[in-house]
Amino acid sequence: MSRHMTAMLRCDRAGLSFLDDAPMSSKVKIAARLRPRLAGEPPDDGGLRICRAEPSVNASSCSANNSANSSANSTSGSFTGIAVANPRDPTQIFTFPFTSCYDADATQEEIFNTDVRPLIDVAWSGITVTIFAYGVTSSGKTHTMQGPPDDPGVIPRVVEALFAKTAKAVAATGGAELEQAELAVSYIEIYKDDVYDLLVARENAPKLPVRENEAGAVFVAGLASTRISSVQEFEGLYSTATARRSVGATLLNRASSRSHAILTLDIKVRVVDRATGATTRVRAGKINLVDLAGSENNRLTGNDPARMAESAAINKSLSVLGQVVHALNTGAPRIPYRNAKLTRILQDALGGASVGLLICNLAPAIRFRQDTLNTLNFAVRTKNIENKPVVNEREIRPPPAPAPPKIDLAHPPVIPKPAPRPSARASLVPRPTGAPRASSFGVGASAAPSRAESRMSVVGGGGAGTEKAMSEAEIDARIARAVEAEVARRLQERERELEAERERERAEREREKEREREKEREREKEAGSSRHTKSPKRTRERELPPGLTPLLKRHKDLDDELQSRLAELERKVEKGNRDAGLVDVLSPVSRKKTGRAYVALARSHSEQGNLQVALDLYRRAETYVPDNVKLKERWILFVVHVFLCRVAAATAATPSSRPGSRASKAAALPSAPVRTPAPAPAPTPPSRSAPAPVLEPLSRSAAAKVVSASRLAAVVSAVRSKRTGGVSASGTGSGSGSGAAAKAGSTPRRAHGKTIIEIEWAVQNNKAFKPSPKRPKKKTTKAKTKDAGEMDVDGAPRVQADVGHVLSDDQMEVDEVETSLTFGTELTNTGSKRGVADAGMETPAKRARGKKQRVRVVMIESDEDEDDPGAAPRKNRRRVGPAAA
Ligand SMILES: Nc1ncnc2c1ncn2[C@@H]1O[C@H](COP(=O)(O)OP(=O)(O)OP(=O)(O)O)[C@@H](O)[C@H]1O
Repeated sequence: MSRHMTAMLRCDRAGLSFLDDAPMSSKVKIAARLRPRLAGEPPDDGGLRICRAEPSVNASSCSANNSANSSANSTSGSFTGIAVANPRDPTQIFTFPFTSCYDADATQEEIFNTDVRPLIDVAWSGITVTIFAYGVTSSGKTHTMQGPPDDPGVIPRVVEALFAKTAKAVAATGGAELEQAELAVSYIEIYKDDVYDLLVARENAPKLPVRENEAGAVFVAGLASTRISSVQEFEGLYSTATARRSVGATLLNRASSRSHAILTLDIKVRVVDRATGATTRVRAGKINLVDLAGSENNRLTGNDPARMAESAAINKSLSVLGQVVHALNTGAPRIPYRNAKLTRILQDALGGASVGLLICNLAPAIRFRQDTLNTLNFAVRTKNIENKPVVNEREIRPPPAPAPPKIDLAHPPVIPKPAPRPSARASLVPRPTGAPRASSFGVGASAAPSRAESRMSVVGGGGAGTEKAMSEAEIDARIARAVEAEVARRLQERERELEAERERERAEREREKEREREKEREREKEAGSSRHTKSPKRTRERELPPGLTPLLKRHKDLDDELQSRLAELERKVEKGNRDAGLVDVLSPVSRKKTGRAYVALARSHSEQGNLQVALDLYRRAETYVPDNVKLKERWILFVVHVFLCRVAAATAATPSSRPGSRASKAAALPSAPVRTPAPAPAPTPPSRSAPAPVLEPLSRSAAAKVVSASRLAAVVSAVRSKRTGGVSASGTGSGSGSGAAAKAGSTPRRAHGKTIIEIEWAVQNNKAFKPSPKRPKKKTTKAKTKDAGEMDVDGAPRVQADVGHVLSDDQMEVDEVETSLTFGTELTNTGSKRGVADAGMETPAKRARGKKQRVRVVMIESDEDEDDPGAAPRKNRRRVGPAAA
């Protein structure tokens, strides 16, 4: 017996006589309901009436002028229908034959018992049922579906009947099987073609998307389905949800629905074997109860713009509904379900797998006459739609018997062997051939095959054709083999993973043990050594926090030192950022002036021995004139100088160093011709821009880095010499004379590069520093001598008294020239250029003749301008230039 036939027989068992002949075909049933005249409406003109005729009576008595509709009379021989007079020609009567027609006196109960109640049995048997209320606005759709509290409509009655049926099924005695039902409800509203969940508060209810699952079933994604266990529980939910529905007042209806509402009742029936208590089958039926918004004639409704927009959406969706019905009737290749959410959601009820009932609500007033005719025409078309209902029933197989293990593993688990499928294995009753796709807008697509089933068919191998060629037993055996192989593979994989995991754990345990042993050894060593020594160092180590070995302690010290340096650097960077911000808002001229001011201040501090402050000030100056290469060099050299000074201080503070160690090399520095800081000046007044300078001695490790610092100086020197054509690098003289400290303090700027390289060599080789021979002294200008005696270009003080080595005039000249050419030109505003012009040296002849003089003049002017805040006014200095020349 085919599955289709089985399903059909089950339906028949439920007494579903409306189902057509095989295979499972059902047309949408139409019921027409005429509402009574409302207060305020004009008197009845008799143009709309229910027409009933005995089989012997010709239906033409009701529809003399409408042969087309008359011909569609009931096949039973009797006639029941609606007769409507043409509003333009009252003598013309149209008749619409429907099996169920209710006049204004019909009660809610009558309609429910006649047309709705039988459908409850259909849904109970696992079929989807859809009941629509359709009609013009104010025709009584909501009254029919919902009804007032004292005269409930279809929805409350259906729920009540379902609960009654559930209780009856449970209480039923006798028979081999028992039915247990679960009910769940979901409720949506389609407002302006957007779907909302009415069981969720509107402020929390997002627009819900309408989707289609892989089996082609349409559903509303994210829709809540709430289980209900009593009528009271449902009523509570329903009244709350109904209050959320969009309702507005129009001239035609004080409480006009502005949306389509669909309430879905999911009915899950478990068929239980009384003898064993096991569930043998599960059926999933559902009832969709649809209260459509009414079509509106906006000339009558008096809608405002907001209502008009709603009305347009309502009319559009109803129009699509009409198109869908028309397409189904004409057998169109494409049914426009997707043109509106309404039709998409109701797809199952319109030419789908659902059983349908359309209740046409009719308003008697003559102003609705044309709309009434439209409604009836729609109903006539709809009743020709043929659905192919599907019974959603799943058989529950008994648990499989345990099969002997077949996998040869160390601890093979028991692999369940799939039980052979019964000959009529209908885990889900499939659709008949050519049946339309099911849709579902409640809890999902129950008619669709599950993913698990799809997977199983893949595992079983072969397509539909292969399956046909194989017997059921072969298919089962094949599936069993495939499943076994898959299980074995997975078990082996798992075994390998477990082994790897165990291996990792073993290794980790070993490492842990080794660490423990190491700690133990260390503790023993410490304990042993502490017994034998009482040196202060050991005592200190013993005082260290527990777990901090001497090595770690040394690291910690270094860490602390690095931390403090980093903090200082960050502070400086931050300060630099603030300066950079200021730089942005200054004009180029102001920037240069500010840079000059900082250089002057730096030199002043340098003279006083406030090297740290001077260093900071040079940094700041560099912020304002970042492109000034000369200043950069000067700054770097100054850094080196400060560094060397600190090294000297550090080594002086720690005289006892291991011979040959880096520290001892650093300790040798004071004897090298490195400039020492000026004799510790008396407490210096704190600078406005920086704290009072403190020349902190470096730690030994830092002091040992002096070689690196010297390398840096050498690089600077090399760069400088390259830029200036090798004058400096091949410097004609460097510091000379006796007294390394004195030399360090007085070494002229141009000698830095070479001197530092020499110092580095001396330090690295642990040799005494022997400065290069001094170049013969040349004549120097008064101004130069004065300047040279006062200030070094890098801002270091020239301590002539301690020097023992005085820079020759020639050396100074060369260096000053370099300085002024670069520094003066860039850092000063336009002074240097003006100075040249003012000196009357702009002609080629003069330029050739007096290049050196001119340069010197410029140098004097710019150098003073830059570095000497107390320099003479520019006017006077210009006069000095030519005179010197
Ligand atoms: N059979 C009936 N008996 C008594 N009153 C009715 C009946 N049908 C409708 N009414 C009344 O008619 C009015 C309009 O009915 P209802 O709101 O149900 O119309 P509707 O078709 O839902 O309108 P809309 O599409 O604008 O929402 C209501 O006041 C309702 O109580």
